[in-house]
Amino acid sequence: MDIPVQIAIRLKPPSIADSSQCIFSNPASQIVITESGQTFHVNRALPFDCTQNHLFNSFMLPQVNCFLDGCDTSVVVFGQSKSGKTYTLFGPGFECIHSECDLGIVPRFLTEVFHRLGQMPEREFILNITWMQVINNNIFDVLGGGLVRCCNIEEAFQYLQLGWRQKCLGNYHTVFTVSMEQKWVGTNGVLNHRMSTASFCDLAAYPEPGLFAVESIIKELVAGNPPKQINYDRCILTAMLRDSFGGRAFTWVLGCISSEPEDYQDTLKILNLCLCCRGIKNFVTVNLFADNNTPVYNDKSVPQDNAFNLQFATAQWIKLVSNAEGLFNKILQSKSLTETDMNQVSEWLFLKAECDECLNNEGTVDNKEGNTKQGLPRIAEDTEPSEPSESDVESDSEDSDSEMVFQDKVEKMMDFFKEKNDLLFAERCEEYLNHIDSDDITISETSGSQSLPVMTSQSNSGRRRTIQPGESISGAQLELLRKVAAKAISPESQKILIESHKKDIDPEPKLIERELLKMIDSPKTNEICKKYKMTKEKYSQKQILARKLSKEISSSQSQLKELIKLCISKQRLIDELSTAISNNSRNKSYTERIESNIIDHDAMKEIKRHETNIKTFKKQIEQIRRQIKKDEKRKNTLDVELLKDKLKLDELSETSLDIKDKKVNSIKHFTNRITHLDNILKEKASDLENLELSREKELLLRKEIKNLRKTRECLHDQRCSLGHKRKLYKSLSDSEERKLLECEEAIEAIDTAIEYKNNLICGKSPSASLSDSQDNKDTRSRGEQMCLDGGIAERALSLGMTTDSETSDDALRLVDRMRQLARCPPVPVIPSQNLRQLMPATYLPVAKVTKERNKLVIIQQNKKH
Ligand SMILES: Nc1ncnc2c1ncn2[C@@H]1O[C@H](COP(=O)(O)OP(=O)(O)OP(=O)(O)O)[C@@H](O)[C@H]1O
Repeated sequence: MDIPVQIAIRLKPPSIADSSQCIFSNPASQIVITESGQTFHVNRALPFDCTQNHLFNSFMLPQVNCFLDGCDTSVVVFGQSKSGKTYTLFGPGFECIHSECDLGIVPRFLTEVFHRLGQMPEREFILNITWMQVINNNIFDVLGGGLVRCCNIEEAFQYLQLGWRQKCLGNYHTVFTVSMEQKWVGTNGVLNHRMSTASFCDLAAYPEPGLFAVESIIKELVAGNPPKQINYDRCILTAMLRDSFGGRAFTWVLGCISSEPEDYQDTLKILNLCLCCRGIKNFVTVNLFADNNTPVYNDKSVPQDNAFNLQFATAQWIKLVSNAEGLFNKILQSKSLTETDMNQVSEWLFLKAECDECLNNEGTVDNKEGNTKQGLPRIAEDTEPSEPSESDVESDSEDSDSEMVFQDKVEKMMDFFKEKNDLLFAERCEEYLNHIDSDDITISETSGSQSLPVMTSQSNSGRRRTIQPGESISGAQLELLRKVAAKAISPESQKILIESHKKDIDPEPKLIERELLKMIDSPKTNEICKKYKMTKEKYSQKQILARKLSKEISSSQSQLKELIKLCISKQRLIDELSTAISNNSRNKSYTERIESNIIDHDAMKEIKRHETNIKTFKKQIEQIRRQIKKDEKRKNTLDVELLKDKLKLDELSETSLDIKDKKVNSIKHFTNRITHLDNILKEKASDLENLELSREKELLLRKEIKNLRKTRECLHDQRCSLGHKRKLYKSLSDSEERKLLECEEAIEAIDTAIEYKNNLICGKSPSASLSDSQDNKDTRSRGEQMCLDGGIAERALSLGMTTDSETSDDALRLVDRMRQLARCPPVPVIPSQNLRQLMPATYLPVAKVTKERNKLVIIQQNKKH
């Protein structure tokens, strides 16, 4: 199961009671606050008055549970010099003068483990401890015996006291390890066989090179590099911490910091490093032996209590003997022994071969009978592929039926193992998660899809055959995703979503548009770009500086080498000269001595000169060394900064890429919209052109209507005067009668023409008003024609209608008379000026056409015509 590295921060009590503090911790909200207001959220924020007991109880008890269940655990302590790292892990010391209350994490852990094992008498265990120090990338075994076995807490404390006395003092890394193998028969009658390791690492303060290596591994892991791709073997320390960072241990990183203002910068550095570890996830799993979960039979020949010890002893013995065999073979090949010794060794080897033969035969018999093999089953290594042994191959060919039965059994066992393991993990995780911050990981109760490890034959990382995570997302991860998703949608977007759900419409386009516009408008984008540019510039400058520094360091180192060589040669010269002088004084007679004294005097002078030279060289060496140290320190800090900058750059480029993508999408969207609008604009422009043309036509029509009206008025006047005359004298002359008829005909035709033109102006179909009949068309054209040429009697007659309210007799009479008149055509009666008015206007009047709502308003500006 993936469990993130947990972080605890402990403040060291100030050296002077009332001294000012620059860092504070709030255990209630698990926050560490700096004087500048910077806050660091951690899993445990421990105050400076936190006791050793409180510290242990606050986060180490679940570690003990994990360890007893067969999981690897780890505590890694970071901190500047004298910040209380050793005090936290071990306490002030193990002499009688120290109180038990001051005991640190390691002795408390051992006490708790032995106490718990005492409460579980069914468990057989072998517990070993190691105590190593890493000094200049070399391992120093503090206890001197490698793995040291402890059967009880008293023995463990004796070793703690011994180690405390023997450990080297200085800025070194210390790794204390407790490894335990357990075996017990569960209530269900199956064997539980587990192995777990707890490591406690007291890291040296800066600028220890190993610490930089650890830091770079942490950063690589946080950057997302899989543990497989990380080179843990870059130094001893990183190899030792393989399981703690990116491995299989349940890790707590403990930052010991000082709250004093002079340590502020170092403290910030440690805090940031610890916080960085929060991004690492370790794959914590129960380490099982191959025989775990095998049913235990009652009819065992060997008593249960002794069986385990015997198995272990046999396995160790076989190892020892085969080691000795290798050695003896080497000795025989070197032929450095006497003949009798050689014979003895040969005899030993012969006996060993005989024993092997016997043991192998026994094994074959055992296999055939289906008994469990004697000896401790080994834990399969990841790197070793599980190839079938020769005996397996033989038995394969012997009986395929039994193989089937065996495979069935194996499958059943695997299922059983998986089930048990999942159950155990679920229990432990719940227990753990209840104990640690409920805010960190929450497992959804309803999801029920917790991703529990499943067994596979391939392994990712770790020492033993490993258990891999399932492919599904765990409940906790789902919960987190849900939280993130809920946070990612802005309240406005949520509103849109709700509204669209109500209206049952697709909210996506609206949402996208809103989010895009917001994003493009937001100054965040520009800010990111600026930040990116600045960081990149800084990054390249720092790179140049780092290169320069490494060049300087290498040149200083070569200078140093030369100086050291010079010093050595000078020293040799001095030694030679001194031996020559002493030889002189010993071997020569008095007179010779006096003579040679003068020479010796010169030699002495020479020696003195060389000695002063050496002194200056040494001074120079010291200076160069100091310079190199300084440069190295600067380079290291630069390297760290570079790494940070690189991470920052990656982060920024990721966000800017994201924004760029979104911008490109939005630009596409807008270009589409622009082309659409462009098309609409073109359509409108052509419409406008048409409109202008029709306006010109309209103006012409209006002019014509005006002229027609004037003509009509004239005709109307003439008709009125003629009508009046007829009423007065009861009759009219023929020419007058014809004129009257013509007037009426012309008026009617003009009316039709005006209506027609009006309809044209209003955009109605002219046929609408004229009923679109051929007759009406003729009437219109005739009316127009008559207006132009003064009217033709026959055409006027063909209209067959009058507008006055005269009797039909009058009409008949009129028709007769018109027939007569038609034979002799009349003289035009419409004044020529009026005729001209009927013609289209030769100039265009200026008029303003505006549109108000759905009406066209025409205002004539130039009234001249
Ligand atoms: N929380 C604490 N309460 C009481 N004393 C403390 C506390 N923390 C540290 N000290 C004391 O401060 C001194 C320095 O502590 P310690 O040696 O543990 O620091 P360190 O970080 O391990 O130093 P170095 O890096 O040099 O090994 C010790 O005398 C220790 O007893």
